[in-house]
Amino acid sequence: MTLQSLERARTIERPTREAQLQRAPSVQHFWDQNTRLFEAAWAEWETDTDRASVLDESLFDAKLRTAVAQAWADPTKEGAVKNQWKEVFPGVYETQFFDPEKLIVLRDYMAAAADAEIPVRPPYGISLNRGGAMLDPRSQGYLAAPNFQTFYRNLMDAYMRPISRLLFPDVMGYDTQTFGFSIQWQADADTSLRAHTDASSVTLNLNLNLPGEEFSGSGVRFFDHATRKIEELTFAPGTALIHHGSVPHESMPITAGERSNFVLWLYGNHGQVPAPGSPHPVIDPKERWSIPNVPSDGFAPF
Ligand SMILES: O=C(O)CCC(=O)C(=O)O
Ligand SMILES: [Fe+2]
Repeated sequence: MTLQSLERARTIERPTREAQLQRAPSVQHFWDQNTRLFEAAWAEWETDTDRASVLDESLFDAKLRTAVAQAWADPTKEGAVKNQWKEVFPGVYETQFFDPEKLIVLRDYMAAAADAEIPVRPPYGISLNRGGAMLDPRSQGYLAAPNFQTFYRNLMDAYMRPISRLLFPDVMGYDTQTFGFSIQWQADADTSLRAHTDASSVTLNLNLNLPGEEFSGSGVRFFDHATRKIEELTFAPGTALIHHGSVPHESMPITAGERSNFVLWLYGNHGQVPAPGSPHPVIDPKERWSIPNVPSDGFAPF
């Protein structure tokens, strides 16, 4: 009798962290060989654990959700979505994105997924992060649970892309491809990330901390080329920051507690991003509130 996928995925021999960090060919091979097995395992895990429909739009802040739904129904109403974002640093906008009281549902789901013992690939590209996972299907070892994928796709297509186009009109056309990962900063594990830019057109950084789940340090410091201004921004539970990938930023050391975030990217086919300072095209709201009919190009920046 053949073992079920979940059982096989759980018992398969995994590459070491060292081999993963070195991007050893054997590691590429491991993920490539087992993509179908792990996808089947995630599907099995979700049915077994009755997690088929816990993640839905009720996780989003009610005001944002209502405004987004109205903009989809009538794109000329998109101003209400824009008004919910505040520019907190040149080119960096903030809003309450998730309902802090509902976040427990997503955190429980992510914790259960981490306990599923199905191999997932951590984001070792820029953040070398132990607690994190790749979220987009283009990434090897991604979190392939079907319910999570439906939630993620909706977050990217219904929320992130039109919001990005609204706040940063120059990204239009450089936003067909999605990418994402989760990160966890912990005082005694991965604590910080040196200054960098993201290879994205736009980055949406969503905080998943629960009310009362406090941490010290761990602000994100932003650098503005034009004014030479530097400022450290901090996350409250369920808040989001959105910015061009080209805005330099740095994760400051966490000194106590934990911080969990989703980091989501949009970019164009084959990683194209808008040229800095490129003119802002005038876009019909109807165009903004649409989903490009472009397949994934499979390219993953890391
Ligand atoms: O610490 C953060 O939330 C930012 C992380 C970040 O910039 C990245 O992963 O590219
Ligand atoms: Fe970044």
